Amino acid sequence: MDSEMKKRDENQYSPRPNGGSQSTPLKLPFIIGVAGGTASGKTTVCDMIISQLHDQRVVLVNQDAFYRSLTNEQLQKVSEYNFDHPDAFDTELLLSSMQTLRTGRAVSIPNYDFKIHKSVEPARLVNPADVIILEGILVLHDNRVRDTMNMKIFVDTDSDVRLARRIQRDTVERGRNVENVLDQYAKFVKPSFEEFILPSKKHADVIIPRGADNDVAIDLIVQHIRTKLGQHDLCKIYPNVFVIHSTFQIRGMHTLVRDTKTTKHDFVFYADRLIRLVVEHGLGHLPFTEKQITTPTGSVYSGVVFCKRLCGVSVIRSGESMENALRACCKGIKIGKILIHVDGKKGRQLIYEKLPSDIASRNVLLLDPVLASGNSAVKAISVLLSKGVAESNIIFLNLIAAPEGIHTVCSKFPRLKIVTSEWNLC
Ligand SMILES: Nc1ncnc2c1ncn2[C@@H]1O[C@H](COP(=O)(O)OP(=O)(O)O)[C@@H](O)[C@H]1O
Ligand SMILES: Nc1ccn([C@@H]2O[C@H](COP(=O)(O)O)[C@@H](O)[C@H]2O)c(=O)n1
Ligand SMILES: [Mg+2]
Repeated sequence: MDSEMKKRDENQYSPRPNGGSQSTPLKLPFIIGVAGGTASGKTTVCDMIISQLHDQRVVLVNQDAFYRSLTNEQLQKVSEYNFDHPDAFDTELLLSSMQTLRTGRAVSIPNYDFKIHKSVEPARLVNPADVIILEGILVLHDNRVRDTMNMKIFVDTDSDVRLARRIQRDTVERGRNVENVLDQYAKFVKPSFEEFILPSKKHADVIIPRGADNDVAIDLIVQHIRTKLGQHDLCKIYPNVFVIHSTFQIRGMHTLVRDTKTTKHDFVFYADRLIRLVVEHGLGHLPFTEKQITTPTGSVYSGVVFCKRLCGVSVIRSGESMENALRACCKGIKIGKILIHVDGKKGRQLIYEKLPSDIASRNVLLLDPVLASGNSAVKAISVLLSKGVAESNIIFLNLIAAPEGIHTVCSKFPRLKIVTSEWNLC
């Protein structure tokens, strides 16, 4: 294998089915480079990609953060400094920071202030993520930086539009006046664009004409990233696994629930909110019968009737935390209990069960907030089956499911449904 091929091979993105920890990442993040002239819309395009990938861990790294701070001497003659030349950036620091993130570790990156042309405290802590977007005018210029990327994008916006936006932005946000902006543009920005930035366009895999106005290109990019991430692999392998649609609210709640610093009160509050969502989602998978009714205005509404042969079963004790949400959604629902003990030698042992006597004829919502190895779940499901419940009548509701647990349960009980709010335990 020649060295160029080897380099590319090492950079191949490899999806990791089993999650991973900070110190031992099992999959490399998907790294996207977004280049383009000043004010072409790079940051705006990145924000759009990030917001469409709201259910993924995505971080944005700006090349601007790696601008070298000006010395006092340089500051005296700032109008003679070329911020659009590759030497204006500390590319070594950028490369080492990207390498740290690539290996699944958090990194502190400088916080650059465009008004004073220096890095300021505090630095920004960037956490590892599944997708890392590196954005900046020259991110496609240096081959070492390019080689870290799995996807290279160039935002191609008309130069008059860019100049107009730059005047607007720099006067409002970066403390400049129109005269400064025009001088700098003519002296450095335009010539460096032609010498360094425009030639880097040939390295791009995707060119986005009109930047953020190009919704179609952004949708296609997001789809490609999702495909590469194999985001719903488990849902594809096991069609009976349903992960509720993630939103920033849901990720925010998971962040609070997982944070060691969260107070007990907040933990209970946010866990309850998540449980309620999972329960509501799970109820949507119950069978229903169609029904037409007449509304007060006399029109006919074609609706459905809830399934009545229903019960909950909680796996003691953690499953009991889901009972209130189930009771709040299903008036008067019967809830049975199963207690399983983990015995080192004998494995999972059934210690106690109290189930409705007619459970065999009911649809069962099995409650346990965490699906980890799947062994307790397998035992609980086996108890239900031994009572005559049909496998396809069981919906297993949980908040967090480890891929390992999903594999264990779904391979043994392929007709059962799992509804969860996240399938990841790290
Ligand atoms: N499609 C667009 N339509 C209107 N204004 C835009 C558009 N894209 C970006 N802008 C504005 O132009 C300025 C520069 O955009 P930005 O995304 O910061 O560009 P870059 O990161 O490439 O310098 C910002 O003020 C932004 O709000
Ligand atoms: N102190 C600085 C540093 C950089 N610039 C200009 O910023 C541009 C890059 O940022 P974009 O968001 O526009 O990509 C670049 O063209 C530099 O001229 C500056 O003016 N002052
Ligand atoms: Mg920008």
